[in-house]
Amino acid sequence: ALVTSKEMFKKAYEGQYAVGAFNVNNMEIIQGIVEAAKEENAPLILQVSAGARKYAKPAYLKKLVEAAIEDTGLDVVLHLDHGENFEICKQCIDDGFTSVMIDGSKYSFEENIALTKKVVEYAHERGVVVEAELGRLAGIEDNVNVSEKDAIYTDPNQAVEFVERTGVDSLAIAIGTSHGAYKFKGEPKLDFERLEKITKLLPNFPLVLHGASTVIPEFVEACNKYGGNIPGAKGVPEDMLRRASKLGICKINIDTDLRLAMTAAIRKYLTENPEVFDPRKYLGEGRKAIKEMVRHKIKNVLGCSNKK
Ligand SMILES: O=C(COP(=O)(O)O)N(O)CCCCO
Ligand code: NA
Ligand SMILES: [Zn+2]
Repeated sequence: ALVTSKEMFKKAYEGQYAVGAFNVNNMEIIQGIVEAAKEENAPLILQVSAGARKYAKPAYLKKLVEAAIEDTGLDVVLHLDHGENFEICKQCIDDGFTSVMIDGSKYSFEENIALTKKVVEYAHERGVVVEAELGRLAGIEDNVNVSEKDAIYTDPNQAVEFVERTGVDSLAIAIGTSHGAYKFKGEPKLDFERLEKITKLLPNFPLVLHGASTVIPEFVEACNKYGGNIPGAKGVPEDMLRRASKLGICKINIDTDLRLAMTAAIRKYLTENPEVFDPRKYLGEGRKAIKEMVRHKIKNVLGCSNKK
């Protein structure tokens, strides 16, 4: 069924694991993800960005997710990722989403609070939960582009005030991650002290980690080997994600690792099978790669196998 993340996050917090939030844009990506979650008996969040809604059109994505639930019997959260304003959050809530993110992180503290409160009011009246963001990620991906110098980590005391004044259900925090495949110039590093401080001030409050792809080296190498060009791509090491999910992080966002898995598999297949031109062949390879990658994440990184 379509569910909110309320129960999922409560269990994830107590069980010291995280739920995967995977970005979806087409049928094969959805199928690969839900097949993995089904086999792992795992809780699941499928998230749709504004870019995904433009690419696939809202109706297709909604019906594909409904089909996935019908086919697998899974409990799935349908979440709007990086909602930029009240309107798109309202649209998705009216369209049956069970969770929305209102990303006011580019505004002032007070403006972010005012905007988030407005979305929380509308969402809670309809049984929908809300994620907000405080602090700014660095990094470039789609239309989420904040240059390094403005990257401002989340202030723990502000986080308490923000949660109290908005009534938001979960909070995306900035502790060193960024969107996309080029997350770190030097050694990967997350501000775990800051994360611990936030959990001490906000016990049992679900936190969200954006920009959390590992940028799996095996896929980067395969992409580059079969005609790609993504040198120096680097992400969050798996042990840091495991450590974060043992703390207050209950939701870990993954988009780039899906993109890399699918792209590597399709590049490899097309290079090795030049005579093939049936899209089911290479899209099917992409789907398989996504399924295997998501299973690995669920089992070895998120720790949410058999936690459905
Ligand atoms: O936090 C993330 C994904 O992060 P990553 O790029 O590490 O997979 N997202 O919110 C998904 C994509 C953002 C803009 O489209
Ligand atoms: Na957790
Ligand atoms: Zn994000």
